[in-house]
Amino acid sequence: MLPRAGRAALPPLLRSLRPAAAMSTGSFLVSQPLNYRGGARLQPADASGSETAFEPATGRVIATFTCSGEKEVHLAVQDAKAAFKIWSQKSGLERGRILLEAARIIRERKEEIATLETINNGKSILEARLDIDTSWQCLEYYAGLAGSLAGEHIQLPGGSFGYTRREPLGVCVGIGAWNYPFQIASWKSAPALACGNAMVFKPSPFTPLSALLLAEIYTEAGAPPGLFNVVQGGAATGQLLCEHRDVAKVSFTGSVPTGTKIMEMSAKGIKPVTLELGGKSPLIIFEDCHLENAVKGALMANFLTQGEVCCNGTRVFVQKKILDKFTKQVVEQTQRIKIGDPLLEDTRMGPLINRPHLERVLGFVKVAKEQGAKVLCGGDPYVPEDPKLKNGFFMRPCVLGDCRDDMTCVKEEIFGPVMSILSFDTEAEVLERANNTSFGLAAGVFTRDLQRAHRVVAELQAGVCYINNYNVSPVELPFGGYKKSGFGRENGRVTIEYYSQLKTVCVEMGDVESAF
Ligand SMILES: NC(=O)C1=CN([C@@H]2O[C@H](COP(=O)(O)OP(=O)(O)OC[C@H]3O[C@@H](n4cnc5c(N)ncnc54)[C@H](O)[C@@H]3O)[C@@H](O)[C@H]2O)C=CC1
Ligand SMILES: C[N+](C)(C)CCCC(=O)O
Repeated sequence: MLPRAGRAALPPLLRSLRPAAAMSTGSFLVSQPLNYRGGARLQPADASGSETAFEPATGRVIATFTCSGEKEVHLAVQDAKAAFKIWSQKSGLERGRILLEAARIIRERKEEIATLETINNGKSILEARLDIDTSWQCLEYYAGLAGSLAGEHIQLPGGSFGYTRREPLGVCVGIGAWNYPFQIASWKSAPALACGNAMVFKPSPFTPLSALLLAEIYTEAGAPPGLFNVVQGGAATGQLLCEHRDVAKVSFTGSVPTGTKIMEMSAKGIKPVTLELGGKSPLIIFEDCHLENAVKGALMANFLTQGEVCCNGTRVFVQKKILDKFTKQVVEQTQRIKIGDPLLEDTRMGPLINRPHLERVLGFVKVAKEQGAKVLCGGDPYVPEDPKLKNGFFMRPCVLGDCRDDMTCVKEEIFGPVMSILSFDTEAEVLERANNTSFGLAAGVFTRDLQRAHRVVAELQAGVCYINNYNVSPVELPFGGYKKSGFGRENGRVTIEYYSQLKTVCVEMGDVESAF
């Protein structure tokens, strides 16, 4: 199962575990410290409570860990500050070389990282591998940009001139959600480090593990100790990080209510902030679409990572003429999704993140039924045959028909495998309904009409729009929201601007003309 044989080949986090037992469903346990500071794993210097992490497929506790208190947060920020001094003096090319080496190590260890991600998050191993791919691709992309970060030279009268320098911000904080743990840590750290910053990253307490592998990989690749640190904990630890006076910027992925708090804290310190928040994105299927692709697109838009994806297109608007045909095919394909042990190669859907979240998602289906939606398939708990999975947090993916715009399932983010199908008549009507939400993360359109496709996306109030596909994420393209889905971007060239600041230098070549 492991691509490289023997204990020595394992990354340090897993080295003290027996490989075969370590990497299979139902046996993985972590007892090592989960903080990473100054280039090493360690126990936090102080505590603000403790947390437990689960293996969602079995419901077992796989790690119990201490949440970092004020002292530990301060130490991590100080270590990052020390590393920043060294790192920010390096040329972009030198930084890029280390990021490229880290990308290479991630590729080499892809199977181990993906396996750990699957055990802790529950997503299928097939999907976890794709997440690890977009992670090393992100490091490679910013490694490539690092060498060409530059300012401008501007000629002024009398031989005087000015120039601009693109400078790093300092110590940046990354705070992550639990749905794409390794990918979020990579998407935040790669542009931050490429620009010359250091980072303190706090994963979600539900998925504390894989960010440590990234930390160890950066160190192995040659990053100075303290350049990328991991502190564990929940809201209290996150708050200490955001409020720390030596933190220059916060990049957050998570819910709208927490995003609001992060912005308030950042406002107090006048710190720039990137917010990647939730969504309730529309997917519009016109009658002239390539039906087979539209059906595949709807599944991609709803069921990746058990539907726990911020940019999912959960409001599926289908033009009346093809509603029945489309719905029938979507339901057939949804019923075929293989649910089970996420580490098995043929599994396509694993368990949800934890029991309370599963109950919450099932609650949305119940309310949808009460409000008149028709459950066309799924929406109930699922118990796999394998006895070791009997306490896992599984449910069958759900398609809801007869939905109306005023239903809770159409208005609120469910963050689970629940697709709501709505019908529409005209382009103008569907555009108005699609935009009638306070979210604005993503949107999609399926049509063969080239002009309509571009006309519609130009009107859609969303930061990321897909034409004839959904939920692909090339790292070359910026990702981020409109409206309450947040602001700032991840990936793409533009993200450099969110992790750097511009210094203007004005140079006088003549005498000072004084007004006095
Ligand atoms: N736009 C995007 O890229 C993404 C958005 N999300 C959104 O995230 C939500 C699900 O993720 P959750 O982890 O449940 O979100 P959450 O908002 O509860 O937590 C996110 C992170 O913030 C931390 N946190 C919580 N309270 C805090 C506080 N007061 N100060 C500082 N940090 C705090 C948590 O410990 C966690 O690390 C969904 O709404 C989803 O749409 C999730 C993934 C991607
Ligand atoms: C990779 N992708 C596009 C499916 C999701 C990325 C955003 C998230 O973290 O939810």
